[in-house]
Amino acid sequence: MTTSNDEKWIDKKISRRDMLKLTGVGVAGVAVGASGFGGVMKAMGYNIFEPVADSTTAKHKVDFYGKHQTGIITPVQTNIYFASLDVLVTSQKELQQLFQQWTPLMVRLMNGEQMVEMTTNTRVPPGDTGEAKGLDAAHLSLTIGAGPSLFDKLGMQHVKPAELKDLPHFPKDQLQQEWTGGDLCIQACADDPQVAFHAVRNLVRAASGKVAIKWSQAGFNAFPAEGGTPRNLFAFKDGTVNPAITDEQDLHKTVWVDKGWLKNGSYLIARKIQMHLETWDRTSLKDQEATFGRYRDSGAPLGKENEFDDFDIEAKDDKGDYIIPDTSHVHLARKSDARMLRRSYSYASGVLSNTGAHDAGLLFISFQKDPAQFIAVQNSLGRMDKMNEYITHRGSAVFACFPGVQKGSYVGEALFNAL
Ligand SMILES: C=CC1=C(C)c2cc3[nH]c(cc4nc(cc5[nH]c(cc1n2)c(C)c5CCC(=O)O)C(CCC(=O)O)=C4C)c(C)c3C=C
Ligand SMILES: [Fe+2]
Repeated sequence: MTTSNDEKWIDKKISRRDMLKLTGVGVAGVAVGASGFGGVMKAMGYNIFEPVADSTTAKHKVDFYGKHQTGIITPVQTNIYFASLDVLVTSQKELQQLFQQWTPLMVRLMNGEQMVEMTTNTRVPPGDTGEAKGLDAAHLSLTIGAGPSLFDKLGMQHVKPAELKDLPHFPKDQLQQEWTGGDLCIQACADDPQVAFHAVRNLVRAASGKVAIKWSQAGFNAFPAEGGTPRNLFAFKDGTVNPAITDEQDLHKTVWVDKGWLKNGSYLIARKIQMHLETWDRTSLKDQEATFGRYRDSGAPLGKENEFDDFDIEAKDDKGDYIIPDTSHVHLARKSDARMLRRSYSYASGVLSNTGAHDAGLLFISFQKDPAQFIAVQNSLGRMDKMNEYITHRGSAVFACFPGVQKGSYVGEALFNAL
């Protein structure tokens, strides 16, 4: 916390010119990371919300502005840093100011720029934590979502979408509070783990005193050299059956909300799922393939040749047995008839001290126009999914991800217009 004495010290030690340089106001009008500087800026009469343009020259850049937020139909990057946040602000106005403060910072981060202009003043903390200096934009995408608890905390129940509710308890769930829920989320995905981490770290730092991290998870995906679907830690291709990110009609049916202030947004569901690698590694290849209903090597459905071959879950062999076993993951997932866009990442977070097992698994992330789609699939997997022998659901959260941002607007504006 910055005390009023600190602020006097800052006023004395930093000239107006230094402050402009430090905060980047002269260039981009952004707020700063160090606690208290935003307040000092406001006291000096600077508007902290001024639009920043998408860079036209940055390397490996995803554009910030658009109809939808980035990180949903953005081609999947190699890394994620996902943070679930508690809000510490107590009024809707402060929340709105937080989003206004974050918006130009998000554009700068996605441009591969520093949060603020570099300063030569060594008496103050640098405005950017610095670990992304010299790295390019690395296809950074940033997705902000609001959890059900946000609306209750800030008296916004009247604009809380009816679909935005904590997920029901599912059989076999072993959720831990430390990995569950959150008022807000920041999903940062990039082709460089440090770029993703840097983005979350600096957005949270800029919001010091306004948000606190409740839980976070880093994750990774590795793409084959010749391109194609990445494999999960059970070595199966994961993400084969998904809506095409170019099929607007299907995305409108499956992913994008089409009503109210959340129109063109989507619901994000995050599940932290531990995968019991030691048990899996003792399982025969035949049983592994029966677990998914697909071949490990090619990713093809059982009985078919190629990964993207279509299949009929009702098809039976000569003996009258299902070709895709009725306890297999894909049989049950497809049986539900509900669809979603899956955008998951593997994680490996060391070793569990009580068992010595890998603390590894899948940060399952899906986007859908209604959380009911996820619920239908999870209910269909239920107690029957053969994969249950090898996994445990440890964390869960649901967030309404805002529509995209137009230049001159800010993340979440539609929500505040609805209040
Ligand atoms: C409730 C939704 C789902 C959860 C939770 C889930 C967990 C989970 N899945 C895998 C690995 C694979 N899943 C695959 C397919 C698949 N999974 C879901 C849903 C959930 N998965 C769906 C809707 C589908 C597509 C079904 C279809 O129509 O074919 C596959 C097969 C390849 C693919 O299509 O991606 C794999 C492999 C793991 C490891 C996991 C939890 C740890
Ligand atoms: Fe799955």
